[in-house]
Parts: sequence; structure tokens; C-alpha cells
Amino acid sequence: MEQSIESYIKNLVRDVIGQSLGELQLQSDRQTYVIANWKMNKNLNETAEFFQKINSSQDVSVVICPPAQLLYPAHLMIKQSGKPIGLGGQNVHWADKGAYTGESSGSMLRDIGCEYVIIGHSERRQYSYEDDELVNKKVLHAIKSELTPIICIGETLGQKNALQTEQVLEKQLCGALKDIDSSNFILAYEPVWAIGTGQSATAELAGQTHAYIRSILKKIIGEKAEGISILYGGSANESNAADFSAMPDIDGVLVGGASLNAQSFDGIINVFAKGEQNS
Ligand SMILES: O=C(CO)COP(=O)(O)O
Repeated sequence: MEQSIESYIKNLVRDVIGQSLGELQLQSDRQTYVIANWKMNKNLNETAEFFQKINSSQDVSVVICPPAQLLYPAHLMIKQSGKPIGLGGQNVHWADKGAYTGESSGSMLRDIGCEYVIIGHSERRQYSYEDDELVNKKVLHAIKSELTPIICIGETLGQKNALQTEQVLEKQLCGALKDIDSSNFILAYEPVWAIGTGQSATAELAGQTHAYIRSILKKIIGEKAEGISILYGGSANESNAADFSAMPDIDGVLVGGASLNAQSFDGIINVFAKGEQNS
């Protein structure tokens, strides 16, 4: 049978650049994020000061993840500012409600204005002994609660030196995404050795690792993997943001230390916004 012009073009695109038109479409739909993880920092006054100073951008999605106690005031401050800024929690429990002292459920986070939640951060894996199974329960709960999970994965220095990076990332990714039938999530590659050390991964290494993560993701969720944003985290700042932004598989950054200062966080937002305008 003769090929239609449409399928001829699709096949030609696939042959020439190795991707289907569907994949290309998903790739171009990919959202760029600049996300602040304040960890256990800032009080109420400092939070108000930050939201007065911070600018936002129409070109990238800006999300702030303050400590739990500051979420609701931050929600009100964002609303009052009229700036397009999203709000995220740094942790969530896996149950809807019950006798879990000190915990918060997804619906509680939604109720106070959150749309996102960080899950599986290496500091929670290290200090609160969260494993892949627990991360998966939290991801399932977040999705059920209509929150977008920002799922963190990353290898330690020991694992990197033992050449286990790919193995570790595949295990964490498959573990976190077990039984997930939604593509409403964000991934963050945060090499543990780069977090808070001032020694970020080079953009080249991060770019290669993101491409590897996407290839694993493709095995798990198929073509939809092209539409998933993968952020880099680990000593990202104003000076190295442009290098990360130039990498095709890096769709934004998850920023710790450099997100605490409104001016330097603004600098990072501007770099990614400019990257979007030029793409
Ligand atoms: O852990 C991080 C973000 O979640 C990264 O922290 P730093 O940017 O301080 O290295």
C-alpha cells in the first residue's frame, strides 16, 4: 500500500533525527521549572521580605517550598503579591488522615495552597531513613491528592566512585514510580555529593545523566517520558545556571542555598527565562 504524505514525513523525521513527531511534540511541551527548597530556613519576617523582593517570570514556572510552618502565610503572601509563583511542601505523609503525630497529608497541603510537594529528598532518605518503598507510597498519595510530586533521586559520592550511579538511579526511579499510572510528576536529579558543597556537577555530566534518566523513564512510562521535566539540583546558583539551562535534557533547577536570597534566586529565574525566550 502507498504511504500517505503524513506517514512519509513522520517516518522521514524518525529516520533523520531518531525521534517520532509525538516525542518531539512532548519534548517541546516540556515545562521549565525554577524551584526553591528552603529546607529548615527562614522565619515569618524573612519570608515576607523574600516575597516582596522576588520577581517572577511568565517564561518559567517558579515554585517556592518553604518549611511546613510557613506554607500558609507564604500562600497568603503570594496571593497578595499577584505574582505567578507556585507553592510546594517539602514532605508529605502517605495516609489520608489518622494517628500520625507531626505529619501532614496531601489534602492538608492542598487545603493551604500547595500544588507541589518534594518527595525522596536525600536529606530525608539520610536523616529520616526514607527508602524507595516509602517514597513510592508518598508519590502515590501525592498524585491521589492532586499534588505534583517533585521526586528526588541521586547517588552518594561513594556510589559515584564505585561507578554505581546508573544502577542507583534506575533502582530509585523504578522504586519511586512503581504502580504509578500518571505522568503528573517532576523528577529532580540531585547528586548527593553536590548538595550544599559548592561543588555542582558539571553541566556536561548532569546533561548526560539526565539523558540516561530519561532513557530509563522511557522504559517505565514509554513515549510520555519526553514530556516529563527533569531538574538538576546540587549547588546550582546564578553563575552556573546558564550552563545547565543550555543542556537539552535539563528542564530547570531545584535550588537550596542560592534560593534563600531573593536577588540570587531572581538571577537564576532570569537565566532560565532567557533560555526559554531564545529556544
Ligand atoms: O538539596 C538541594 C535542593 O533540594 C540542593 O541544595 P543546594 O542548592 O544548597 O546544594
